[in-house]
Amino acid sequence: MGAKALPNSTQVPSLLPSALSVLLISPLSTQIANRTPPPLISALHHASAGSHLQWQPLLHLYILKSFSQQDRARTANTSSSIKTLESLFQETASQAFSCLQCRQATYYNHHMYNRYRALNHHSNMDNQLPPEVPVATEAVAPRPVNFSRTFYGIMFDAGSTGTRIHIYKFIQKDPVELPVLDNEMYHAVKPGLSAYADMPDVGGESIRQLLKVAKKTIPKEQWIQTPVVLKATAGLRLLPQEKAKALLNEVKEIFDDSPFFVPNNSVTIMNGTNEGVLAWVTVNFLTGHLYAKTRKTVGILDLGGGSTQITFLPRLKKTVLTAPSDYIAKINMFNSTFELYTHSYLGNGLIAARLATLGALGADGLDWKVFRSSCLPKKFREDWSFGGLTYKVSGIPDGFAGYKLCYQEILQVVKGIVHQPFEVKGSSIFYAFSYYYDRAVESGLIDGSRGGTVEVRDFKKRAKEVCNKMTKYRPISPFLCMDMTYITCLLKEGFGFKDSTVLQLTKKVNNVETSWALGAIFDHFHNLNIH
Ligand SMILES: O=c1[nH]cnc2c1ncn2[C@@H]1O[C@H](COP(=O)(O)OP(=O)(O)O)[C@@H](O)[C@H]1O
Repeated sequence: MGAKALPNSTQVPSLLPSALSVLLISPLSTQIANRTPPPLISALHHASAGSHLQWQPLLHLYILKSFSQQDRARTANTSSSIKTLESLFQETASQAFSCLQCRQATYYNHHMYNRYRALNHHSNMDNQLPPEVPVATEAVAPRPVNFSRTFYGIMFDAGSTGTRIHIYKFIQKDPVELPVLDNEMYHAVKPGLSAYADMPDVGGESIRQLLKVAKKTIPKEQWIQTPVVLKATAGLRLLPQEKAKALLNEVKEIFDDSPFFVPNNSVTIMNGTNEGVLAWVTVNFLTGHLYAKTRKTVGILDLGGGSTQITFLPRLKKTVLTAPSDYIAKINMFNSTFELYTHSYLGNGLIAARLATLGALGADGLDWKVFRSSCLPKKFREDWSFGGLTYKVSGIPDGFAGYKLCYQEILQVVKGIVHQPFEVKGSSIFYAFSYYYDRAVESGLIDGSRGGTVEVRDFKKRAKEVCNKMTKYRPISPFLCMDMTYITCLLKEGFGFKDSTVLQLTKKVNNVETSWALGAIFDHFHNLNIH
């Protein structure tokens, strides 16, 4: 747990000089637009053809730019050189694009903003470039001095193996600039809510505990306007509906009793598509790929306890055409739509896969049955709990253990279940986190404090080593062979990755957790319209 300022690179820069920013939101820009000669508009329109950018906001930026000292002369004769216009346009377009990115990628508190806007008619901070408002005056209202405000958002991740709180702090230094993500406070408790399926009031205690962290982190005067949201994933998806509902009701009551702002639908089970898409938003935001005008992004692989997600932006149409229709999701950002390949496999999280490998998923007779696997050390026998149930598990005492046998067992859990996207055999970079990261650390593949880059074949090599020397790795975890073999099998036989596919194993980027939670708070402040 800890909050630390992000390095500058994470903060979204203001790309417009401040004087220009005032103009940008002022009526003046509209008035200038109204006076702009039609040839200039058509030249800009022409130059923006084929671009995914809207030409009108670019026009505003262009106009503002062209009225600066440097460009005034060139604008005087608008019809003289389309070339000049085009190069100016390109320059402006790249600024505008980055600007759109910051505007979309940073978020602000609507209440405060609306209050501020009601008091200051000249200001428009909607996530769009200047409004088309007919105005008759050139007067620019003075901007308030010493404007700086801080606001927060609380996102609970109710996972199958634990509940986590993410407290995001945003700072807005200027009413005409967008807030930046300043830092995140993260804290986790175990087990997850689903372990309290039969005693929701006890489960609620973990939420109360985490809310105390929020109270300590967020200044008292901010509590009333800080939204608190909880999204549950596989653990609650796998529970009978009425048990899941009782847990959610308990959480909602606790939220209502808290001093924080409880929006509509603040306590829900998130669907798998949103889980994948929002994790993709988080990682691409934190790694700066959402500002790049190239639309180059990275894919994500998230391995939870109950479910696993894969999400990426396909480069080839064939990937979209050959995917089941519900594996394609659209998200609106930056005035354009991203069409993503995404799927969440419920029951294929690392811990649920252990149960499936052991043949214990949905089994009865848990009091007396012993579930055996050649992925476990021969002499291992233990009671093991997941999702509120306890299982007797063991190795095969008088049989064999090791990688080959284990791989065969695990193949049954993966084969024919996981879809292989057409493009995954290509060379895209994937960021892998949660249990991919944890197991890579435990098995010594990467350093726990820095993360690292591995190839799929590294997981395979290490899985073989762990499984063939189970006694050596037993103190770390008796399940390490099973988990490493599952990861190898999922990547290769499941998704169809090549041995040489590069995985960037990452827990945090600039001290912010790689999790869907940041994408979800963005979605809360500004509906990303995932469909
Ligand atoms: O925000 C996070 N930071 C660090 N690790 C996380 C975060 N969210 C989930 N994890 C990791 O994800 C794994 C389990 O995910 P979870 O319990 O949410 O499964 P689920 O998504 O299948 O419900 C664990 O390794 C847990 O530590």
